[in-house]
Amino acid sequence: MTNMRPPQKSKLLKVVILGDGGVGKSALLTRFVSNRYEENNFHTIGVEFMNKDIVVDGERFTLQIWDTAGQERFRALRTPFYRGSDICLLCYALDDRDSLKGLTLWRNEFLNYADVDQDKFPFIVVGNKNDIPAQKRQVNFELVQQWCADQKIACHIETSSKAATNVTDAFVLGLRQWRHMECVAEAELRQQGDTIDLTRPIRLVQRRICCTGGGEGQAADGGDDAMRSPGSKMFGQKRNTAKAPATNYRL
Ligand SMILES: Nc1nc2c(ncn2[C@@H]2O[C@H](COP(=O)(O)OP(=O)(O)OP(=O)(O)O)[C@@H](O)[C@H]2O)c(=O)[nH]1
Repeated sequence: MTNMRPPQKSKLLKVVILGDGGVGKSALLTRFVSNRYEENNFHTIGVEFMNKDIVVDGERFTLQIWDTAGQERFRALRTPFYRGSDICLLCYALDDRDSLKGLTLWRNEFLNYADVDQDKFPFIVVGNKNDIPAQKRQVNFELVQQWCADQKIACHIETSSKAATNVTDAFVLGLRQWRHMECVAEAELRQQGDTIDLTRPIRLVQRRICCTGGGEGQAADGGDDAMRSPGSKMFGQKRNTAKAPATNYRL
C-alpha cells in the first residue's frame, strides 16, 4: 500500500499546422518536438504527425501535431485530416508577403473541412522566420494584428525555428487559448443550467467514427462542439521594440 497519488492523466489534443509551402511548418514542428533544425527540408507530401508531451500550468498534455503540405497540389491529401482538431496554427513567413495573404484561404479551408465554429475555435497565427534581417522583412507586425482583429483571432506570435525563438511559446499559446475557450464554454453551460446527459453516449461515438486520425483527442476530453465557446476577447499588446520576439499575448 502506498499513499502516493496516481499520476495525473495526460489530455490528448490534436493540433494542426497550416500555411503556404515553405513558411517553415515542418521546421517549427521539428524544433518543438526534437529541438533540431534543418536548413534543407523536403516539401511535406500530404501530412505527417508527431506527438509531444508537455506540462502547462500544472496540467499534462499530449499534443498530436499534424504537419500538413502547404502546396496546393496536395490539398486533397491534407484536408481529410482536419476533422477532430482542437487547435490550429496558421503560419506565414515574415519574408513572404503572399504567405500572409494566404492565411484567409487557409482559415477558410480549415473551417470547411474541420467543421468547427469559427468564433469558438482556438486559432493561433504564427509568423515564422523572425531571425531574418530587418531589410528582408515583408510583413509588418501591426498589419497582422489588424488581420487577426478582423478575424476575431486572439493570438498572434512571431517565431524562429532556426534560432529557436518562441517556438514552444506558440504551442503553449495554443493550449492556453484552448483552455480559455473550454472555461468560457463551461461557464456558459452552467449559466444555461445545462446538464451533461451521461445516458447519451451514442452521439459521441458517431463523432469519433467521423474523425480521421486524432479523433481520440476530442473523445478524451469530451470535445463536443457544445463544450467550446467564443474566444473573441482580444489580447491586444503591441511589440515594445522592433527586435523583440513578438507576440500579442503574455505567456
Ligand atoms: N531563416 C529561417 N528559415 C527557416 C525557418 N524555418 C524554416 N526555414 C527555411 O524554410 C525552408 C522551408 O521550411 P519547411 O519547414 O520545409 O516549410 P513547410 O512550411 O513545411 O513547407 P511545405 O512542406 O512545402 O508545406 C527550410 O528549408 C528552411 O530553409 C526559420 O525560422 N528561419
